[in-house]
Amino acid sequence: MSLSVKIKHNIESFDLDINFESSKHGLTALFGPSGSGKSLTINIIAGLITPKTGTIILNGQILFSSEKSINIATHKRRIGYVFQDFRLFPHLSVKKNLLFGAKRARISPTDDETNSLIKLLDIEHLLDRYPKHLSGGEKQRIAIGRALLSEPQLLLLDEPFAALDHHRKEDILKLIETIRVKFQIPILLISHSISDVLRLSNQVHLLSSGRIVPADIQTNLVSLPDSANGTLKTLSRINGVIEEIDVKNQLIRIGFNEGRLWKNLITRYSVGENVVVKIDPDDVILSLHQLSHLTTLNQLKAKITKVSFVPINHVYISLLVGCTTIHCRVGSDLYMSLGLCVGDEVYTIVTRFSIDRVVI
Ligand SMILES: Nc1ncnc2c1ncn2[C@@H]1O[C@H](COP(=O)(O)OP(=O)(O)OP(=O)(O)O)[C@@H](O)[C@H]1O
Repeated sequence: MSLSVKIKHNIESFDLDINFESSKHGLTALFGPSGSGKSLTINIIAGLITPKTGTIILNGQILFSSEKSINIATHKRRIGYVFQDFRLFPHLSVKKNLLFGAKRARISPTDDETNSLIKLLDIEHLLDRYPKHLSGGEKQRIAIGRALLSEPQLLLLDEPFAALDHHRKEDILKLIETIRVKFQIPILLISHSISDVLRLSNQVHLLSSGRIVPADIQTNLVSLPDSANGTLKTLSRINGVIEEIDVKNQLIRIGFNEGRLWKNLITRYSVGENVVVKIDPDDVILSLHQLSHLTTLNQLKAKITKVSFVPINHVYISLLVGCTTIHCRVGSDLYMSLGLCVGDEVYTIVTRFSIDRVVI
C-alpha cells in the first residue's frame, strides 16, 4: 500500500506545490509552521478540496488526475480522516458513531472485528454514552475507531493531540503506535510537535510556505552529551590561528578560512599560534539581517547547509562560514517562525566560545 501525491493549488495568494510519496505502510508526518499548507494538503488528499492540477494515487488507484479528468468523490476514496476537534455526531451514541464508520466499509467488519477494535480502543464502557458526556481523549478514541471501522486504505490524522491534556495525549500516542503496527495501512499525520513526529513517524516531510523543503529530521546527533537535558549536543570545533593582538583594547583576533572571531585577551598568545576554537551551539544566535550597534564583533555571514530536528523540540542548524561549519541550536517553534530553509543566507552572532592552544 502506498500513497503518491503531486499537486498544485492556490487559494487567494497562497500557492501550494506538493510532491511526495508515502512508502507502503507506516506513518508519514507532515510537519511545519502554521499556515504552511498541511491541512490544505490532507484536505486535498481526502477529496474535500479539488486541486488545480496534479495526481493523487493510493495503492495504484488514481484518486485524482487533472490530466485524465479523474476526481473520485470523498466518500468513495476509502480514507479515514480524524480531525483535531473529533467531529463526532452529537445526536448519535458512541456505538452508533462507530457503526457509521462501519457502514462506509466496502466489506462490513464482522462482529468479532468490531469487538476487538472496541477492546483495543478501551471503549467498551462508553458504547451507550453520547459525545457530550465524553472526555477529549475518549472522543478522540471514538473518532479513531470510527475511521478504522470504515476499512480505510489510508488514515489521515490532523493534529489528533491538539485538544488533549498531557495524560490523554500519551494514551492517544500509544494507541497510534499500536495502530501503526496492527493495521498495515499508510498513516499521514499532521503535527506541530517535533517530539511527537519523531516518536511516531517512519518518514517526515517539512512544509514551508506550501512547499516540501529539504530537512534532515533525526533522533540524535553523534556528539557530546548535553548534561542539562540528557540529549546530545554538537559543539563546533574550528582550527584557527591568532592573527592579531590588540593590546590597547585587550583583544585577540582568531582567523579561520574566511572567518574572524575576536576574544578578550586573557592568556598570552603570539601572532601565528595555532588554536582550536570550540563553540557551544547554544551560544550562536541567528539573524536574518546584519545587525549594528552590537556589543560583540563576532558577527559572521553564513549560509544554512543543513537543518536537523532533534528531541526535544529543537533544531540543529549547520551554517557554512566560508568553508567552515558552525552549529547553532534553537527551539523548533522559533526556527519555524523564522521561515528559514537550507540555502538561506543569515548572520551568525557567536556570543561566547573557548580556545585551546594546539600543542604540536
Ligand atoms: N479557504 C481558504 N481561503 C483562503 N485562504 C485559505 C483557505 N484555506 C487555507 N488558506 C490559506 O492557505 C494557507 C495554508 O493553510 P493551511 O490550513 O493548510 O495551513 P496549516 O499548515 O495546516 O496551518 P495550521 O498548522 O495553523 O493548521 C494559509 O495561508 C491559509 O490562510
